[in-house]
Amino acid sequence: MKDRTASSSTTEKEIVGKAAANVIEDGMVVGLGTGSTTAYAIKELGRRVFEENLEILAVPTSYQSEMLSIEAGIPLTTLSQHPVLDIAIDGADQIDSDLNAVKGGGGAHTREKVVSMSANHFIVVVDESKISDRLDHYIPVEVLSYSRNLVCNQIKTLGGNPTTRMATRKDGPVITDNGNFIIDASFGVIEDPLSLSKELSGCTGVVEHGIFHNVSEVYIGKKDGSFEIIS
Ligand SMILES: O=C[C@H](O)[C@H](O)[C@H](O)COP(=O)(O)O
Repeated sequence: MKDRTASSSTTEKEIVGKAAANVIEDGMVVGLGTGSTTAYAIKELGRRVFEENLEILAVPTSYQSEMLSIEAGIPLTTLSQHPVLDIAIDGADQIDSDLNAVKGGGGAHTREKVVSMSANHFIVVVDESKISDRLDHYIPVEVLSYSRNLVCNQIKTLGGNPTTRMATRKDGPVITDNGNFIIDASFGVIEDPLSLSKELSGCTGVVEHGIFHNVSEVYIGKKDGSFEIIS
């Protein structure tokens, strides 16, 4: 599993991934996020399915989480079959004290937003490095490839600095699981995440951006091996 953040945070990620997986009960339909932290939750859920006969169904948010879930032996379903989920578990790139989150460092935020908005409860699992008083992380914005320049201009009008995300092991841009481009937009310190969220949603050509306002609880993994829950 590729970890896009410091390897020193692996233990913290594992702690919260496992903790969130242990909240899941028999009969639940669960949304499974994307990234290195959620991967630990998926692995733990697979262990519980196998060793504890835990009976769940899961909706993955990306090809990555689908592949990991299949590998872990977790039965999958779709939002068409189960439009309302009990719980969604996912990571984040940054989260502030009001539980506004930035997601999409792995390009999966569009499906992650759909899945988490379909859930009655949304648990975010992070290590301490993701916590910040205010959001200043770049905002991933998934766009129709056709609209790339138009969206970049709209982001500039909003005071942002847009960069098209490029692939690392392929020439050219990253193509999302939905077949679109990603523009990473830096805004410095974001004074009003809700306003920016609305403005980005209003840009023509934007599919979805990575600011989330629907977090129920955050599990924060600590370096000393403990974790804290904030809600
Ligand atoms: O697109 C990716 C997702 O939003 C991830 O949940 C987010 O980037 C956090 O990933 P990680 O747990 O690997 O830091």
